[in-house]
Amino acid sequence: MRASLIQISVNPDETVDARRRRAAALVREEAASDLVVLPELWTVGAFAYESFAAEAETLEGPTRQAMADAAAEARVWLHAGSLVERAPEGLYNTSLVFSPDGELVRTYRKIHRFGFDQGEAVLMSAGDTLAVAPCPELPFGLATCYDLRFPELFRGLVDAGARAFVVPAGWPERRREHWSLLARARAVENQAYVLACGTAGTHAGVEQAGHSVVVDPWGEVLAEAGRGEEVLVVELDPARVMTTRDQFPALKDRVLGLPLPATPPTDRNGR
Ligand SMILES: O=C(O)CCC(=O)C(=O)O
Repeated sequence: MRASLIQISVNPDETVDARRRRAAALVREEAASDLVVLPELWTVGAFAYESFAAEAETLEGPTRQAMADAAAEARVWLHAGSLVERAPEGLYNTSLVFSPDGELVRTYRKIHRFGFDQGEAVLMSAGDTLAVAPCPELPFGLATCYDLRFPELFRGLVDAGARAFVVPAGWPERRREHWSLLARARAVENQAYVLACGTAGTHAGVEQAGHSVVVDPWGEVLAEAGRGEEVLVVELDPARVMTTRDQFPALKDRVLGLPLPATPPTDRNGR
């Protein structure tokens, strides 16, 4: 199974329309792959908070249409990254997955919003539902950027049948070490492929890390991008997930529902 991660540049000198056309063309060029991935909020830019409302789309909007057409034309599974979804109750950071027929088969609203008391954390609503894309060769769980810091989400995806995780992101350069480390950690602890696709460029003054990475279920980095726009192409062996889980069955040793100690619990910030 071949996967292509499109680490597209998001810079203010390109309009959203132009980038949408360019992204669709880049997806079509990856017709030799089985799975194609785009990053988080590549339309507007993950840190372009002031444009979120103006660029928000419904799930019937131009990005959905362009991505459905590109998936169908290339005959690929397409994780089209995420867009700012306009829903009646507010905005969401929503990922879209298309089948090779161009059908929208899964959506995922980012659960952990980034920014603490500002930015996405106040402008967007939080999703509350896990999603696993029904790709027959390799069912993959959906997580977005900051979600990578929350291992319990990934365990939930494993329990829901994920054998890989696709993580679109707009990760900043200044925390690049965390990105690479967390991608490997999520792969090792869950014995699953991690396909983590970031953006290149600088928008809203935030330099992007790039460094999209594909990690196998043993934690080995199969391919890693640099900082610029790039397409990472990698061969995956879906059988490797189950052989890893059978040969080193650590997931079976999970102990769930441990009782809390009698000492006073810490608060949610670990204090
Ligand atoms: O967790 C981080 O350091 C970056 C997260 C982020 O940029 C995002 O979720 O948009």
